[in-house]
Amino acid sequence: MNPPLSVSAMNADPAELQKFSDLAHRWWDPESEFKPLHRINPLRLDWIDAAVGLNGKKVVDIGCGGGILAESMSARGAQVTGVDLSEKALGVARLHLYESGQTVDYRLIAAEALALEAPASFDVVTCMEMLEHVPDPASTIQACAALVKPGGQVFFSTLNRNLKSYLMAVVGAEYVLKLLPKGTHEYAKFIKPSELARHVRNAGLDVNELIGMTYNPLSEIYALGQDTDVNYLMRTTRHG
Ligand SMILES: C[S@@+](CC[C@H](N)C(=O)[O-])C[C@H]1O[C@@H](n2cnc3c(N)ncnc32)[C@H](O)[C@@H]1O
Repeated sequence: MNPPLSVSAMNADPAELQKFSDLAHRWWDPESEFKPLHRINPLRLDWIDAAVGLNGKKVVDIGCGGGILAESMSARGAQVTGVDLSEKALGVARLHLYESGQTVDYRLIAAEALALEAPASFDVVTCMEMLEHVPDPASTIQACAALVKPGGQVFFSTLNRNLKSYLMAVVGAEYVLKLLPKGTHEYAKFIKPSELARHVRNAGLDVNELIGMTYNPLSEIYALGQDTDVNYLMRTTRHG
């Protein structure tokens, strides 16, 4: 039998996983470092639900962390699997199910390994705020494409790479507003929509929709719209 792969041999950055593991106990505190994820969740959840109709769908959430999106999709009637490589985040996610009463199958497995184990077996794949934390996003995108059934939809969200996103997502969010801990984001790992679209097409997915997400620091309101300069989301479909 082959020995299990070490995290560094997988498409994963141990320092990134450690960052999320160190904070994991605060995942469900809506005023913690995870406040932005709590605040954006209703927006992305409604957007995904409107596109696929989550009720009754088999969904896998790649890089699910403490389960904010995964649980909310379960609450909309989806049968959800959540995948992450941070054991601590998954521990917190599993514990939170006792509080919420939702059902999510949380698994410590790389997206690429799950794609080999269960190809074309999900109606919907979500991979949100995760690609900017992995060494090889194209490999994760390939895995997401392999996991979804033909005709099924894959949703991504990540950070654009330009001066404005550097100023807003790194300087503004981490240093000025202190919404996120310093070092949460590495500018070089940000992904332009054109780059994500290229990876998506190379993986056999069609781009259906690209939308932006903005944050107004004065009103503290997040909104979906046309401005993709900083945060954005992409909806894609696997060729039928
Ligand atoms: C910013 S959090 C986003 C969590 C969740 N997707 C959300 O949007 O609410 C990034 C997550 O990606 C996970 N992650 C980082 N590298 C990963 C990898 N190679 N495989 C799986 N998960 C990974 C981290 O452990 C963390 O839980």
